[in-house]
Amino acid sequence: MSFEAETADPRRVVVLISGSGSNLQALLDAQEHDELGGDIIAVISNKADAYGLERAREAGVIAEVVDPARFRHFHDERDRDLYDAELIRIIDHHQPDLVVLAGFMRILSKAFVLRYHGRLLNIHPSLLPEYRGLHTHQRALEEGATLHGASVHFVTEELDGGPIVVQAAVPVEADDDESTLAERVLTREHLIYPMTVRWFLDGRLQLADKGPTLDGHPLPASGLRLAPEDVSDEDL
Ligand SMILES: Nc1nc2c(c(=O)[nH]1)N[C@@H](CN(C=O)c1ccc(C(=O)N[C@@H](CCC(=O)O)C(=O)O)cc1)CN2
Ligand SMILES: NCC(=O)N[C@@H]1O[C@H](COP(=O)([O-])[O-])[C@@H](O)[C@H]1O
Repeated sequence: MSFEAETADPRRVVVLISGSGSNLQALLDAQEHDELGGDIIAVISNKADAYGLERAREAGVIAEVVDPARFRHFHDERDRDLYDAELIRIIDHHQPDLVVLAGFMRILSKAFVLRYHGRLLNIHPSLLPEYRGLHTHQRALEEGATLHGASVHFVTEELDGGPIVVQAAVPVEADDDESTLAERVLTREHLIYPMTVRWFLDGRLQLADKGPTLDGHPLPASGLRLAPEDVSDEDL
């Protein structure tokens, strides 16, 4: 590693959460083992009771809440824009190189996604473009899906429609319920998200005009696909 690389300031990450924060924990654990490629500077939640805030505090990371109730007037889109403007103000205070959505359950405004274009990632619990939106495991079970999984993508205004970077597939077992399927998907999320964040912070992953590139090579439209056999439960 060059002198500059060794002395360069670590890349800065802000993570947005709404709930448990298990993906945040996977990122914190990667950082702890010097495997993230940067530092999580702050964790911001729209929910004051998000357990992920406790995970952040335990790790000595700034934990902040931006409560939507402060911006609830009478016009949904205006409220959303006002909320996102405050979110931007707080995020920018931390001067992030990357903003990571980790179980963040709010649809972001056009202004927000444009401001962080190309440095805003999300992990979604389905093999996009299947099952965009909410309740993905329930929908997969109801439709008799035999393959399910998770996707990491750059975030754009189109909900869960941004360019896909990597996907991890898991089999749907005959006796699965929403909980068992969610757990199987989550274990893969905890592997692919730190890996993808590291690629970005190392400068290997970029969002070019024509889509994501890894080491300068364009990725397939559905991203890099990790099949079930690529990551078995025994590996976890
Ligand atoms: N503009 C974008 N915003 C967000 C994206 C995106 O791709 N573009 N990804 C989502 C993450 N997400 C699924 O991965 C998701 C989050 C929230 C919702 C949603 O319907 N939220 C409702 C509120 C739901 C609730 O409070 O329980 C809403 O915001 O009205 C769908 C998908 C993050 N944002
Ligand atoms: N639309 C966003 C979404 O559904 N995200 C999903 O929330 C779950 C809990 O995440 P967490 O344990 O990291 O809080 C995860 O499965 C994540 O993919």
